[in-house]
Amino acid sequence: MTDERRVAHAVGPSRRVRSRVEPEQIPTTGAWHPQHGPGARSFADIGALQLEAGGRLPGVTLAYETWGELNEARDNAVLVCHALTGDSHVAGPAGPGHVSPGWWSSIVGPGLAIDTDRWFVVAPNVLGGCQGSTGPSSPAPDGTPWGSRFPHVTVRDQVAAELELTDLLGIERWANVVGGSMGGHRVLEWAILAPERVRSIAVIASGAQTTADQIAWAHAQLAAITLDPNYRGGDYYAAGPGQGPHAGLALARRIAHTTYRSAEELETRFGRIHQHAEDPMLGGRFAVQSYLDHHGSKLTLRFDANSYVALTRAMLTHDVGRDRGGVRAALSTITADTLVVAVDSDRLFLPHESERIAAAVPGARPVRYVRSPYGHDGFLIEHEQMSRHLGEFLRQVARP
Ligand SMILES: CC(=O)SCCNC(=O)CCNC(=O)[C@H](O)C(C)(C)COP(=O)(O)OP(=O)(O)OC[C@H]1O[C@@H](n2cnc3c(N)ncnc32)[C@H](O)[C@@H]1OP(=O)(O)O
Ligand SMILES: N[C@@H](CCO)C(=O)O
Repeated sequence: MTDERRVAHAVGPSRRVRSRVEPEQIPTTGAWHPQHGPGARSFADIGALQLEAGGRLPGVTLAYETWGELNEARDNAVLVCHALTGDSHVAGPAGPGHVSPGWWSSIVGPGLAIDTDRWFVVAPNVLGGCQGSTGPSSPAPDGTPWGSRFPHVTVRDQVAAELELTDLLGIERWANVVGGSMGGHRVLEWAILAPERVRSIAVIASGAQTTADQIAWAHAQLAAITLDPNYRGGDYYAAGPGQGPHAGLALARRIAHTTYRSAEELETRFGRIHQHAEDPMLGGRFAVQSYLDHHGSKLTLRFDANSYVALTRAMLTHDVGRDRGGVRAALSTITADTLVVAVDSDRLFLPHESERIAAAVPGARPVRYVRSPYGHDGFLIEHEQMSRHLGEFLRQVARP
């Protein structure tokens, strides 16, 4: 175990997996329980986490979903790491507990690129999130939400929590760890923190170290939320339903969403058209403004502002080179078979960041490109290209 791993290791006494879907099958020990069914959301209690930036987070829970079956050799497990506002619902349709289909439902499933007839797929909701895993809206030991008391968690802490989940599931080594954007941050940290637990990685539209440009965009988003008077320093839960910093969160999403798409796409799609009968000369909106307003308000229905802040801060401090002699030195320790994918029109995670990763990871394949007008969100939209890249890679990884 490396020093970093030891520092960020769970220290709590009680670790177990449980399922809200099949309560009669709740296991009483930390043993992997195979009866969770396709896509059922389960919960792992991993105890306390000692945090990289200091402090301790007690009673950590990770929500997760699984698809497929873990084989007898336990060598067919794939970990999918979601992006900033994603969650564990990667595959399958909308349904009870899920307002939308899985965010990669045309990539993960039976017969698809990440074939759940072949692979046992696990997707946790990230530490700091708001879809079942411990985050700022979870109860602190005094029974009230953490709110402003939620400590700074880093990408390494998030991976440390997922390592505990991995142990609980009885998975010695992931056949593949895959993720885009913020998910890609975790993929890289997985390969560096626990090389012995990862056979291959796919890092998609991501970076090894958050850039000044990304920090700048995130800064405006954080300000939008924290300057909303309803933010109340992060302690808005007691104000009651609907009283949180929704305006600030929606503004943050408008800013973020603009960076997730390309200028070319916005121009082609919206140009200068007005939103229906609205006339900008009379105070109305252009269609692109309405589009961003829509994405802003939609997020407020499904996401907690404090989680947005906590996860954004985790992204800001993402730097695989921290305390490891720099980015290149850190990447050079990766032993996993590595695929890096970039979206050619991504203006947030620039393709040269992907090239930098591939150049520094020993034996990494040449960067694969998604050719798309959509920008960063291309990794969520261009299913065919993503399927081709991931499918080919996984077929090679599967070869003995
Ligand atoms: C791994 C993860 O990141 S998981 C999280 C991914 N999911 C999200 O981020 C949810 C937010 N959604 C998105 O970011 C994107 O919709 C994606 C990436 C999922 C898909 O992109 P696209 O298919 O290109 O969808 P697009 O960006 O065009 O958005 C479509 C929505 O905009 C709405 N819209 C389009 N034009 C306008 C307009 N002029 N005014 C208002 N709304 C508009 C559509 O009605 C549609 O609404 P709906 O989603 O409520 O049905
Ligand atoms: N739409 C994605 C983009 C960030 O990678 C999200 O909200 O997580």
